[in-house]
Amino acid sequence: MNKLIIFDTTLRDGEQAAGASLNIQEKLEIARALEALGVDVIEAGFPISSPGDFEAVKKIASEVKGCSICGLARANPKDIDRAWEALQGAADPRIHVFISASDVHMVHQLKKSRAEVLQLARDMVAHARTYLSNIEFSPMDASRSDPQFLYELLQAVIEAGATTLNIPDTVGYAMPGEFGGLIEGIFKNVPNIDKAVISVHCHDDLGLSVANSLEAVRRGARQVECTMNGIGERAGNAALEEVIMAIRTRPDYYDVTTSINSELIYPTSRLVSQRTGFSVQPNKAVVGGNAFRHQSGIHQDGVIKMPKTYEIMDPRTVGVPASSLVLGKSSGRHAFKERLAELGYNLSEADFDRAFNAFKELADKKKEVADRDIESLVAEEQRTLVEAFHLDRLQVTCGDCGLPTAAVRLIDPNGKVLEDAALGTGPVDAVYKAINRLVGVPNRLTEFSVTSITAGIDAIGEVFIRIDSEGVSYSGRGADTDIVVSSAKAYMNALNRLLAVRKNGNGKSAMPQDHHA
Ligand SMILES: CC(=O)SCCNC(=O)CCNC(=O)[C@H](O)C(C)(C)COP(=O)(O)OP(=O)(O)OC[C@H]1O[C@@H](n2cnc3c(N)ncnc32)[C@H](O)[C@@H]1OP(=O)(O)O
Ligand SMILES: CC(C)C(=O)C(=O)O
Repeated sequence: MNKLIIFDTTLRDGEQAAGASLNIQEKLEIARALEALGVDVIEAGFPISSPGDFEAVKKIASEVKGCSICGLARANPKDIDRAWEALQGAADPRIHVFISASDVHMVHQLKKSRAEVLQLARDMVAHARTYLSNIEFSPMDASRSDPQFLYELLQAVIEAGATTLNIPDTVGYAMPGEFGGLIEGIFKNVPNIDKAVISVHCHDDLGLSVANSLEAVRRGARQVECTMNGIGERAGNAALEEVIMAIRTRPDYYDVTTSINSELIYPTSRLVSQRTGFSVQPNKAVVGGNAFRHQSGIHQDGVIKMPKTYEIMDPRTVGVPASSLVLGKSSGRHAFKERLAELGYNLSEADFDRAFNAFKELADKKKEVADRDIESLVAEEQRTLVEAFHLDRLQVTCGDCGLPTAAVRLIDPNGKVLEDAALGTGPVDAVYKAINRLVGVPNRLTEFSVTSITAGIDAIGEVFIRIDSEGVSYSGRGADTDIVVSSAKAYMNALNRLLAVRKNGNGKSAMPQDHHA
């Protein structure tokens, strides 16, 4: 069987999803999880795009050694030099050079002729080749490019030293048969194609990214670029979990193997969801909350008699926990640790103690603590670890016969206690105003939503917010059984992110950006 290389771009294209910005620590954490998952290549970022991206690629390159680490670069020497600088220390560095190949991009965006693009691509791959031999080249918007020009371009960059040729369906325009045909055409018409691996990078604008990627694999592609949960620019990229499980579930159809440890798919999906703040829709294939839940009687009857009647995958193969332990206020440390492990967490002693205390507090309020509750409380504990200002106490008065009032107590970065109170149009407004009086960072609330983590009146309410300050957007999350407290925590989380970004100069160039919880 043939090896299919899994190139994960969660940290580059995935992070391009509007609102999905990650800080360096979060990127490193995700990179480690991807390494454990068994991906072959991690595209860790686009080093020239910002100091934060540069530092993240550098950190991942020096700490994650179990797979190749890749940095993206436009076809210009500055980008390539910067990528190479960031990749110092990587066990197996890769530079990914891209330039558009479609007429619409060349004429309107690059304002270059085909001949100029061809020359630039050749020269820039040759430039990268002076540093390293693991070079990927992407003719951006390949699926809308003239195939004859594409063949010529690919032949030229192979001659210049490219070892992986990545064919992007940049705007998610291709149909599966058509995209497969393009891959087949490349194999037939690029004379030196045997010197490179053909890769694909598909977007999901028409919901076809996974279908297109899989069709390309059938036609000979041996690298797929994908992201966890399918996150990415616009409608996203091909979802890693779907590509992997399609290949695993249908070996009769796909004659390839991968190095992915599928049992880590679910925990990795949860991690990416928590860190990006993008929840996974319940009906999402493979990792959605309903992906293995059978609701109707006839299906339940079938599954009880023989799971295969309605289950094409065993949930355990993707790491979906199937525990018989019911956690509640009488559960002890062992049961909690066991469930954390089933959910894919490996916490330090100190983190475990914090999580256990939070669990016990929650169990006092809630009869049964569900897996989603645990994920939410662990995320909440981890969020507070990196904060500058900490929410210590909160008291609110509200209703329809008085003025909504909030009193808050914060602990500042030097451990000093700060207290103040404010009136508002409602309890959340009053809380935010009281916090503003203490933190003093002007901003505008642009998004606010509350989601119940589980069913029931005692459920944890998770608040997601977005604030805007000086043209930059920061998101925050907070979870508690009291939604006013969740709202305060979410606001503190967003403010702490804003302060951290300003302190570390971790923002992205001068572009309007999102920074996520
Ligand atoms: C399909 C993809 O996902 S591609 C990756 C997309 N990712 C990103 O854009 C990351 C975030 N981007 C950024 O931070 C910024 O856009 C930067 C730092 C990369 C560049 O910023 P700026 O230098 O201000 O340029 P800006 O983004 O406005 O315009 C892009 C420029 O790059 C050029 N360009 C775009 N792609 C390429 C390429 N592959 N090779 C060479 N030049 C390119 C454009 O023609 C334009 O050049 P111009 O200024 O001469 O018109
Ligand atoms: C850089 C390239 C591969 C890309 O992200 C795209 O074309 O979508």
